[in-house]
Amino acid sequence: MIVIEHLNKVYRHAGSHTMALKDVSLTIPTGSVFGILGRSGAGKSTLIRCLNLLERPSAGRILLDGRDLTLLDKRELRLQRQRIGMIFQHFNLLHARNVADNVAVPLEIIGVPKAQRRARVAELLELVGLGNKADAFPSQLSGGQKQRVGIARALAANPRYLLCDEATSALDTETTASILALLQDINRQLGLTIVLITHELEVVKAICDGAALLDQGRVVETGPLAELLTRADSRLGRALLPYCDPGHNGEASVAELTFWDTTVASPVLSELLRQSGIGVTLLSGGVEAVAGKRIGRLRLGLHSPADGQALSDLLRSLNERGIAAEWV
Ligand SMILES: Nc1ncnc2c1ncn2[C@@H]1O[C@H](COP(=O)(O)OP(=O)(O)OP(=O)(O)O)[C@@H](O)[C@H]1O
Repeated sequence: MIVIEHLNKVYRHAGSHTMALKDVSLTIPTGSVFGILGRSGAGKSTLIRCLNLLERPSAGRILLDGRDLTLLDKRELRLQRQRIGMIFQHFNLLHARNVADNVAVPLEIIGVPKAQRRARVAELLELVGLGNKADAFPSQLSGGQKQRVGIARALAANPRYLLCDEATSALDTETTASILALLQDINRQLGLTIVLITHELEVVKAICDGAALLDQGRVVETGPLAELLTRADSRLGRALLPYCDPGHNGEASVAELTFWDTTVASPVLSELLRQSGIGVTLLSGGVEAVAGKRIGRLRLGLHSPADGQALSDLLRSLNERGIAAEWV
């Protein structure tokens, strides 16, 4: 688990200063794929670089499985850094070295003997789908293939954490999808915790199970996606799901329903509506894939033949049975 506590980062230069991170606190659960979203200049790169102390925070703590990285001496920090792999937007490959030799770099640094290195590199190239490219040079590869080399290199020393700095921002949509699928596979197969920073909502939507939104160096909100999506006041939740047309249509009582599993929600909804005798007008809605699940949001006009109490009871029953429902 990564726990970030009250992190500040101030860049000082030529008599002025920039507060890049302001009192950032976050928890990133072990085994999760966690997205950090924000606009350009929000502090995303600074934050991810602080996570392996490529950038030293000005204040605050970074606990990696309970150990505060900011307190470690050089040797201990080097050991902890082996537990953290990193991939970059522009891949950062060595152009004079072929693919296999690029992947071998971290193994050389930690002194793995040549024969073992070769076997590990072959295994990693298979894992990322580049088994036949060991002798190619970076200039002979597509962007997606270069990022696969970056991923293989990041995994070489068997890290438990993988930091991804805008890893798909230089790639087209199709290649982005294949790299995200690879990251998801790695998360599931190897149990790696993945932290990715991105300005693309689609990336979070595709693979993250938790996220944080950064704005001007501050965390605006953070949490599991399941929670953010069902919170009416969540900016991320609003952005991740299709916008529901407010189209009131003159309805007196309009409710918004959000649910994670359409196959479970449909029978619950129809049963409760039938029992209550409440009439429904479907105003707007949609079903979208988020983190591999199908999540739906509906706006309904509700008409009770009796009194308002029946409507309130219906909303309470929906919430009790896992459909987040509220008046809008
Ligand atoms: N080395 C540096 N020296 C001085 N200021 C910096 C430095 N790096 C970043 N900053 C400033 O810190 C703030 C946050 O920058 P950062 O690169 O972390 O944001 P970002 O969200 O990653 O943006 P982008 O998506 O454009 O990369 C910005 O105002 C930036 O100008």
